[in-house]
Amino acid sequence: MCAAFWSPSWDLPRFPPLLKPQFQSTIAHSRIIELAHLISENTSTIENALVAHKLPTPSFDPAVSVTFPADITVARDIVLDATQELHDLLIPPMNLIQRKASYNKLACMKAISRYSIQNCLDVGETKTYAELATACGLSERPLKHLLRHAMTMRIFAEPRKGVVAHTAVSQLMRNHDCKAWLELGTEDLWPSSVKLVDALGKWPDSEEPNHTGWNIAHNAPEPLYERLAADPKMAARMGASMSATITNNPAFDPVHLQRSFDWEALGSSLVVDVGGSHGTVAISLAEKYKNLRLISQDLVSTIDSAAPVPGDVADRVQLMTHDFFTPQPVEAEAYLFRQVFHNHSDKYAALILKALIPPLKRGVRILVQDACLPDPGTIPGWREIDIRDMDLLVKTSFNAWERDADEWRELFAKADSRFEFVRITQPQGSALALIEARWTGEA
Ligand SMILES: C[S@@+](CC[C@H](N)C(=O)[O-])C[C@H]1O[C@@H](n2cnc3c(N)ncnc32)[C@H](O)[C@@H]1O
Repeated sequence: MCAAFWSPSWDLPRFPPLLKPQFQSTIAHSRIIELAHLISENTSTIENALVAHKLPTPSFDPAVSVTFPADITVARDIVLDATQELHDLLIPPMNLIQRKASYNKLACMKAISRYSIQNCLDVGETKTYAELATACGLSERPLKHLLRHAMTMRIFAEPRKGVVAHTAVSQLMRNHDCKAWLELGTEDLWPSSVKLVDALGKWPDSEEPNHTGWNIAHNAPEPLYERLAADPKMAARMGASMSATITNNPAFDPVHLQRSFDWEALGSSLVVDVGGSHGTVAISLAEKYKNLRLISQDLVSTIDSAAPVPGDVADRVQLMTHDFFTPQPVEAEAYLFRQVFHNHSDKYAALILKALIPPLKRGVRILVQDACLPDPGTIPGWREIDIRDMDLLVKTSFNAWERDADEWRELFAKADSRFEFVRITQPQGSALALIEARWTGEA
């Protein structure tokens, strides 16, 4: 990784001790005491900040909702890593393997999704297993076994024996977009993940998008994106899933995109969000930057399943159908690609960049918000898990990999030497980096 242009703003010095425990000490108990101190000290920091911000203490009660303030990001990172490490140190290794490899967790999630169990119970309501079974159409006994397993993940609770209630987690699964994410995960992506290794064996060095676990699992000859283009229901599910992550996972909050670039300086410029799905990001930019004009482009099936642009920004945000493998029809001052390239192997990502060239004027910005793979153990561990997960997800679904800083630079160079690589930045708390390039071709 090239440090000169890669500038994550993590508080790096505090993390290596948490991430390399086995090399830290020869005294068996000292690491666990060290972790306990870190947890205690930083949990106090979190508690004090919550009190200062007049926020409730975190709870699984569906009535309680906490948005953690940004000033405790580092303390939370430390507590989350230290608690995980302490847990993993104290559990027998075989037990650890079995828990990390628990396919049963996903079976429970799939049952909840398939039978919409979360929607058969109102928030604040309780139902017996028999009542819930009648409401969701699953027999009482399997329902009870599946839900009691789910409860070990804090999905639903049993406040009194035989009686089921929502937790904050199961309540979130009722949200339209989160429900779509759960369906996509359990019906489309989990079976694909099971076939990832088979796909790697069958097509070891392929860059073709139809050589994936998804193709094997779903017995599909075409790339997943072709299926999405032809299947409005699936496209709607994918679009809603993207929105679920943006809206509910702070590491993907559009605010990080706002912090990564000087959008104000663009004034009333036109920005095209290429592959912008339902326009969630374009809308959030328009809401924040009152002069900015945006076009969010995506496939017909995705645009057709999008909700109308909210009235307050409708005059500055347009949803447009455009296939990004075909020449870009809109001349703009900046082009945004958010989580687009990570779905494409280098061969096809370079084609997307080439198709952008026709309307480009000298100096136009190309802004890519995507993961930039860190070296192992250089960012908080609980955040690294998300990036490594996404890395395998894009391989399973699209035959692509996430890229590190050098690979991003190489991608632009491969597409056209007139793309000048500018920099990579990553705000603290963000799962995604902003990779910036500039067009240096003719004006
Ligand atoms: C991972 S999603 C990212 C969506 C959005 N940029 C975001 O960050 O939420 C990738 C998007 O690319 C779109 N897409 C895939 N193939 C496309 C194509 N050939 N032309 C235009 N959009 C496409 C998908 O429909 C999807 O909305």
